[in-house]
Amino acid sequence: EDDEVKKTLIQFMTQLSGQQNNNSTLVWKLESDPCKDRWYGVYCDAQMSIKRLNLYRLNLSGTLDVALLCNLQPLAASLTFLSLDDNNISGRITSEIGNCKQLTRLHVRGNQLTGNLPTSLAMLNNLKRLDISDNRFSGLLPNVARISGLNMFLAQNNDLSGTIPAFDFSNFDHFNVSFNNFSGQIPDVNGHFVADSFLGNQGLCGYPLQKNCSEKPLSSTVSQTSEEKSKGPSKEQILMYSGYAALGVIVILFVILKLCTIKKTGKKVEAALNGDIEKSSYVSSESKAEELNKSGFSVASESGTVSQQSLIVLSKPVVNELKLEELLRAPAELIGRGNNGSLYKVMLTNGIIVVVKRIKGWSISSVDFKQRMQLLNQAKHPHVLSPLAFYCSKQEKLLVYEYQKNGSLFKLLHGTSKTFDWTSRLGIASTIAEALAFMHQELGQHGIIHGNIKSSNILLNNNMEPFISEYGALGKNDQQQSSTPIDTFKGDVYGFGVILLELLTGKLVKNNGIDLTDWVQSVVREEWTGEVFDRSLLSEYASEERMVNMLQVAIRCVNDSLEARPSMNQVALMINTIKDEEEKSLIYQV
Ligand SMILES: Nc1ncnc2c1ncn2[C@@H]1O[C@H](COP(=O)(O)OP(=O)(O)OP(=O)(O)O)[C@@H](O)[C@H]1O
Repeated sequence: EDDEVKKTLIQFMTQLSGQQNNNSTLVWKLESDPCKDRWYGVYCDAQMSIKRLNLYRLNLSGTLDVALLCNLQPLAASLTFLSLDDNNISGRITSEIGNCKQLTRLHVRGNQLTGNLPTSLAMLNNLKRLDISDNRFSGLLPNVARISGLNMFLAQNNDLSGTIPAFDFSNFDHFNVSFNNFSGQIPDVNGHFVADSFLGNQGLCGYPLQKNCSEKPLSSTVSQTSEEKSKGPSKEQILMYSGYAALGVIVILFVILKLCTIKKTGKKVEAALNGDIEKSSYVSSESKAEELNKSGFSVASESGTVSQQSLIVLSKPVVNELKLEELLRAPAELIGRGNNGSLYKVMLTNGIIVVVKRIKGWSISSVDFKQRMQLLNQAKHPHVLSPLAFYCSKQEKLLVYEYQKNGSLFKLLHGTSKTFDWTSRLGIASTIAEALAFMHQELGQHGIIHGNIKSSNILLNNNMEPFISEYGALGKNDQQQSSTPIDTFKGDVYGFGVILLELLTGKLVKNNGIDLTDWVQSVVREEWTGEVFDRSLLSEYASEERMVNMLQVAIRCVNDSLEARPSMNQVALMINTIKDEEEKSLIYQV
């Protein structure tokens, strides 16, 4: 790429990033080439022309300058895809967007963009998918209905007004203008869309909304309602209010019952808000430990008093000189109570937040535990979260990890977050497969496996990069119980296969008693493979061929026969092949 293109891209990115952003993922440098050196988010074709800019979810908080991109001929003539979804970008889409004539997809969802949309937007004749939802756009909608190939238009949650242009809805697979200020009659949807696509627009009427366009204006309805009100509550209102009252009583009874149960089991939880950190103290009923004043959790030594053993710090730069006493005194919040023990989020005095895993019921000797920690610390992989420090006495084992504020893959897949696209899912699968294969290789001879690999143990950092957490922290004797070491490694392969199934289906591992692996295997047996995939993947441009390939890998991983399961190394190779094919297709197909 010529220097001008590079300079423009860097300038575009600098403005998008804003002042505070120093995103380390984006190594866009003048000395390198965006295509040959694969700048993050930049995709090129075989002729080395820039085709796609995918800057989705990168914490960008600056301003958008469309003119920079679309006024530079080489870029304007080649760019077909621009995605800035889910950042915090402000500014406007200015009229220069009309010069980016090759754009087939424009995605700016989930930003702070404002102002009117330029009429030149409707001149983008190649546009197929337009997503401007979850911004603060206002004013009239340009007549994008004139773009004949448009098949997705998402504009929900803005402040747009005026009437809805006469779209030919039969072309559309996605359409949503809900929660704006649109008014007037909805054009004929031809049975393609339901009310959800139009809700939350006060002045909008006609099918599929249940509001007839000949209905009286809102003001007269209001006065009618107030007349009705003066007559006293209706039968329906009385029924509704008594329903609420009954519900209230049930909730109060439930809370009282819950409080009694907590008291009975001897667990006292005092929580007080201090700033935005919840201070809680947890007193273990199992251990006879002395309660430490204000401590987040108590630790017992063999003699029943606070242990003299010290915390062993493994990662100096993050928790340098951290003492057990400081850890115990710090405000703590219980964030999980799993099969392996409890997990606390702890705010240290220097402001660093860590999590502390308190492992229960692990009969490993202190010597073995220490040796295991040292081995884990040596086998460092950039995508495996290794403990920052640990503590070990006969009764207690604590592991300290860095807190990852973006939560887990489980939360991303099954929480309320917005769409999670195929490229990101494939990227996460390949990173985790490689990291797990690396750990198996490094720790194979010592028999240290993960032992509990699942989507809640895959954490995401600020840049949404995945990390395996709690490697080697299995607090049970499962590892010793297995007949051969190979069994246990194949156990991790199974766990990884289930993660692949979650990524492909978007479904929970256990849903209403249905086991995900059983369900997938039965659907595939019936040759309904297409039914398995997450609908949101099918509706984007994701390649079904590569999804099927990944499904085949997943099915091999969850095979009942241990011998039939591949090793993690083989799994990583297979997934990387799929990822390479995906990248090639992005280059050649766009
Ligand atoms: N370092 C961390 N930073 C942020 N969140 C974390 C961290 N470690 C774990 N979590 C999250 O905290 C929650 C509770 O974790 P915990 O390990 O107790 O649960 P679990 O994995 O379901 O249980 P277990 O591992 O005992 O089977 C999970 O949602 C997990 O994703």
